[in-house]
Amino acid sequence: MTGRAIAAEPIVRRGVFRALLRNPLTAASLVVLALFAVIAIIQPWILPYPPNEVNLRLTNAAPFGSDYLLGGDNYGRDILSRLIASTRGAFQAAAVLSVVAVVIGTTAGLIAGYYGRVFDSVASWLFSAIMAVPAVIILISLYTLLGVSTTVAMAVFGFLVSPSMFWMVRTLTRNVRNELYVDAARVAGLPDRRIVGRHVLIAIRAPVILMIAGLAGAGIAVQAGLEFLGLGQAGVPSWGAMLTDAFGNIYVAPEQLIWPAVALGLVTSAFTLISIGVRDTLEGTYVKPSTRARRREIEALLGSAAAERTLGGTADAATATTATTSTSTSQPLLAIDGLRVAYESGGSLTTVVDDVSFRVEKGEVVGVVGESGSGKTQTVFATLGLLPEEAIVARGSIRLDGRELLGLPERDLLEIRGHRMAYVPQEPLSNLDPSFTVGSQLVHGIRAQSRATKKEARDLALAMLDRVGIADPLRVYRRYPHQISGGMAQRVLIAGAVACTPSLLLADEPTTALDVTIQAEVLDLLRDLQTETGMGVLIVTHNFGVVADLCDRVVVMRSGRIVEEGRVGDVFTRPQHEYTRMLLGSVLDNAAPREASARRKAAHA
Ligand SMILES: Nc1ncnc2c1ncn2[C@@H]1O[C@H](COP(=O)(O)OP(=O)(O)OP(=O)(O)O)[C@@H](O)[C@H]1O
Repeated sequence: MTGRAIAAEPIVRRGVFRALLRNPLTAASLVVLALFAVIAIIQPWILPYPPNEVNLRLTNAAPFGSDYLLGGDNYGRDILSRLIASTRGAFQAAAVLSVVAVVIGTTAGLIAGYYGRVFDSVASWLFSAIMAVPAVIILISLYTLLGVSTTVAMAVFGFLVSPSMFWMVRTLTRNVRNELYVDAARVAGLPDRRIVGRHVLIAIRAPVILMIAGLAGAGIAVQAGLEFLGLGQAGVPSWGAMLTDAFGNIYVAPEQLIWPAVALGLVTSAFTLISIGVRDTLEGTYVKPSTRARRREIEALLGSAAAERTLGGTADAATATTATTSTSTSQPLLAIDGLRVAYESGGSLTTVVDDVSFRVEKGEVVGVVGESGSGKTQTVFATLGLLPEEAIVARGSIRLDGRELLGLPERDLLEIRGHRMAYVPQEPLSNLDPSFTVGSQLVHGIRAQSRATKKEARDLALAMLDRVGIADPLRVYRRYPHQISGGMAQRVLIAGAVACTPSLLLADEPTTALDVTIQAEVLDLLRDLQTETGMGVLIVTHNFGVVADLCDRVVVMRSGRIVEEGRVGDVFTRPQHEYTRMLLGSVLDNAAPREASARRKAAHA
């Protein structure tokens, strides 16, 4: 089965509702909410007794032992009937509050965030003023002084809490407004109405939904709280008023507290869980299931060996299943055998790395080339043990100096990463933390990998900055990432990667984000460092020029599989696969493949 054969459907297209049903918690919450919503609608027809009807004979009657199924309250009214009759009021409160807050807050937030200018200033000022108003005190005054209905009170409360929605939507919209695809939509001539509806609103919908559900739950809780304080409408049953009655009766019939509390707890937590589920589904967030559930899932998809490997089972198991695929007699630095990485979505699998096997010998530079999405980065991340949690390492083995890496606990991987193998990423500036100086990040990395004191780590960091060709190491050491150029940032990352003399360096398109002249300098630097230290290098690139310049051997990947592998000279002069020929045909310059140096040959020996 290949990635092409198993086309996984995106979760959003399958529908949010189906995704919610797959998660037991959100499915249960949906059932609870649906049940209460149905009860709210049909309650006039299913009430066993009128909710305010008094039967003194059944005052404080015990549950399940009289005409009243859940017992009678201290006035002799049927608790079940009052519980059912309160449902409509609770849902009304939730709906009114969230609709008012969403309509006011979202509309104003979208306009202020998208257009800015005067509307933004005025709206920000107004919503700040509304925020300063003590909402609960206003509500209490409305009830006591004006005797308004719960619906009006909730509408006022919705208005008073709308600033929280306004600020969130405004901030999110301002961020999205600056995205390149929004600029592109403007350039394409789309009217603002369409841009806001199609691009902005879609991008910010997940947190908005989360807040709506939060508001709905808050509406129910606030209404119950006010009723609990005795501020509700007399004669209209509510869960809050039931709690007040039960509280006054706590020494006589404490069980009367249970029913309204359970109803309130169930509905408010169902709103919260569903909103989290919707957010996760819309954003494609991976919700980590328990290890046992994940094991069952993977076993169902692939069988038990993959579950062992993915969830950190014994490394021996992984080695045993794949040892037979190893053909090399000497111990290579890195040996990847039959690696298969897949992602599950909705019960189907997408294989992104399929049966990948290759070696990196000590002191050797191996390039992995291929089009975008061919699985290069996934192979590197599998080696580093940095695949996302949802990834399934379905089969295979990755050994560093003979030690199996797949299935190693994170503690052991931490000792290997940075120390035995290091990584140089593609986007230098996004891989440096903007909150810390270059120096403190280097020192932190060095100290995590060695027993160096702070001073030793500082000296080593400065020496490494000097070694990677930074003219004024101390100045760069003290700078923040935004104060240095992309090329300098890549040098800093290379300095950090090689500081602890790893035996294997994994570089994922280390020059792609840099301009052409800097690319050449960074490649020179990598070549020099490799020659000096004798480390093995696995370099991912789109560019056959980089391969010609730097590598001894090349692995060509397409759609998750290796289509060709060989010494650079051979692949350049006699490419076997049509796809390799096509890639070579797209190389603009005529860079000659590098001949292996005598030193490298010595290192192999
Ligand atoms: N978390 C994920 N869930 C599902 N699929 C993923 C995930 N991460 C990566 N993929 C898929 O794995 C495939 C291989 O991705 P990979 O990043 O390895 O490609 P690549 O060859 O490095 O491409 P590029 O050169 O563009 O970085 C892609 O089709 C990608 O969509």
